[in-house]
Amino acid sequence: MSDQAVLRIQALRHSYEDGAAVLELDQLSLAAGDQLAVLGPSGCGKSTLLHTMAGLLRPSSGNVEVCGQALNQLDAGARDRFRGQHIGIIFQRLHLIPALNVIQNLALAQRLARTRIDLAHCRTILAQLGLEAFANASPQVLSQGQAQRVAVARALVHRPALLLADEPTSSLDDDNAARTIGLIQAHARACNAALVVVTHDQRLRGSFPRELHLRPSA
Ligand SMILES: Nc1ncnc2c1ncn2[C@@H]1O[C@H](COP(=O)(O)OP(=O)(O)OP(=O)(O)O)[C@@H](O)[C@H]1O
Repeated sequence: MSDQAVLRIQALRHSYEDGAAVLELDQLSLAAGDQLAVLGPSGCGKSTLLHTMAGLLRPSSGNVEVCGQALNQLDAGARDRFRGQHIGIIFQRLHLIPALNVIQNLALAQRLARTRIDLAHCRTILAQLGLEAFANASPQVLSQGQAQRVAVARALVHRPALLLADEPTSSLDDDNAARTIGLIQAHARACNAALVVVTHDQRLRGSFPRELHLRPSA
């Protein structure tokens, strides 16, 4: 493959309906295994950026490519399928499905990625995250930290090229924040995924090899 970039952004700009630009980013490129923290105060456009990287939001202008595919060239259905296959997302609200047990939540991510349902791989990831005893448990009986680890497992179970995490530590105490971020970084590394964490959590400063500091647009 000639294109090594997992994520490439060029001349990105977004404004919501009222017109003022909330996000401007000239250029960003991440290769497999790169790890980036996007930092900045509330309202500076971090979630907007994450949503454009995930293809959940179509930017006003500019180009976002994941694994060489320009997201704006895909219609909504194709974008959803592409996201399911190539991108893993750890949302701030975890969005685990309460009607499914833990391993079924992971298997669903494989199904959405259109990969083979591989329960052995699901169990391996759960074991790596210290969750093997909870495979058949409902997400509703998990502690916040356990549920967060399940969300990490679910985001990784289809071996995404790009892993995105939205404020993964904001509701955690210092110990759990450090543990969670270490876990996300280690597992992204093990999968050779490119990792982007967006956060206003100043405790994460200096924890990533690359940092992007967003400032609120004027
Ligand atoms: N759907 C929307 N419609 C209009 N304006 C929006 C919308 N979503 C976000 N904004 C505005 O865009 C700006 C950037 O919002 P965004 O959520 O990306 O910031 P953020 O850095 O993630 O903030 P926080 O750290 O508080 O989550 C803010 O001024 C916000 O009010």
